[in-house]
Amino acid sequence: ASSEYDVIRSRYHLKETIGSGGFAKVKLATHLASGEKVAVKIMDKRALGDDLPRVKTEITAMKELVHQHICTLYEVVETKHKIFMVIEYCPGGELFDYIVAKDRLKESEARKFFRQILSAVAYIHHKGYAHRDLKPENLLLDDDQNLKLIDFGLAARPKGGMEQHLDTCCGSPAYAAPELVSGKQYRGAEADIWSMGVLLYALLCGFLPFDDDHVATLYKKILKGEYEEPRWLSDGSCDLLKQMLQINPKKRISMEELLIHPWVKKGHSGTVHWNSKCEKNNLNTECIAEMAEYYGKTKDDMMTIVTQWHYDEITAVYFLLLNNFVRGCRLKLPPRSSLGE
Ligand SMILES: O=C(Nc1ccc2c(c1)CCNCC2)c1ccc(-c2cn[nH]c2)cc1OCc1ccccc1
Repeated sequence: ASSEYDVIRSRYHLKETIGSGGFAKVKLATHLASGEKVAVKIMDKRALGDDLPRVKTEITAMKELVHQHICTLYEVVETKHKIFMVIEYCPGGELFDYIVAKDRLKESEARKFFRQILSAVAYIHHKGYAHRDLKPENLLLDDDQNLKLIDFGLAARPKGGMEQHLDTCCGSPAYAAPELVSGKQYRGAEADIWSMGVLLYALLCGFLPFDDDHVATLYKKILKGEYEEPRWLSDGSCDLLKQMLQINPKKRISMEELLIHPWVKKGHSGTVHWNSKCEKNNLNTECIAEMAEYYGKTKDDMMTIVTQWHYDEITAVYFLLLNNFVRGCRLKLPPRSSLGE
């Protein structure tokens, strides 16, 4: 299988495996051209079986969803048996582990994270996607303690738009909305709002609002919608949770109302900015200039090449430069001769 790794090894120095989930393993790696750290998610198509469509869904979604609080897909390398996804490096690990380590978060820290989650989810809803598996395990921390949403394997982009109902029951039970667990038709955006309510509860309390070892009992608790309000929760937090954890999706708070909710705005200058700072349709000219010099092209030619978005080496270099630009640090590419073409 070593030949399967030839292309990825020609561009990245693969290091230790840091996580292996169901059908994928995640290795740390360094991008040879820039020295930047990345994560490489490696999947074997034979082992994937009928999970292969889920990977295709994730890749399609991640190509379209480019946002400061969504884990950036840099490059995809597909060989006979393997799929390699080169993804943004998130050394802070999962938000889940962060909450467990701190027991529970102070309201101000929970708000900081919740605003970032809202930003990412408002953006994907705007792009016509529902995530459908929102939970702390699917939110990673980068090296600036900012959240990055991952795992779009269950993301749905209903053909008829976000008003259309979805059928497949999926996601993690404890975060699933009542209409979803009762097998009814549901709207992706409304189900995502419920999951964010469960997420906010977990941030503020350090445990889940609905939990049980037996799934059937868990479902009953979700359908009843009753949960404990620990004494440390402020009135503002309780009110917001009540509006998000409404059993009836029609009565549940909407994304628009969430973005301007007093609890969400408290202590922050403005409402939540959910527009992408790194949309593919307005290229960062400084990154293009840097790449034009590196590849010996004119800026116009470089612009044309990048906007083909082949998710090959060129796309990776552009996004790696952009990620540093957004974080305010310059990424100088070494003269090409040092790489030896
Ligand atoms: O960069 C990622 N993870 C990651 C990188 C470095 C370190 C850690 C974690 C924590 C463990 N100590 C070493 C430091 C990383 C990036 C993207 C994705 C990813 C994006 N879509 N799908 C997967 C997954 C990633 O990881 C999974 C993980 C591994 C160990 C624990 C926690 C999380």
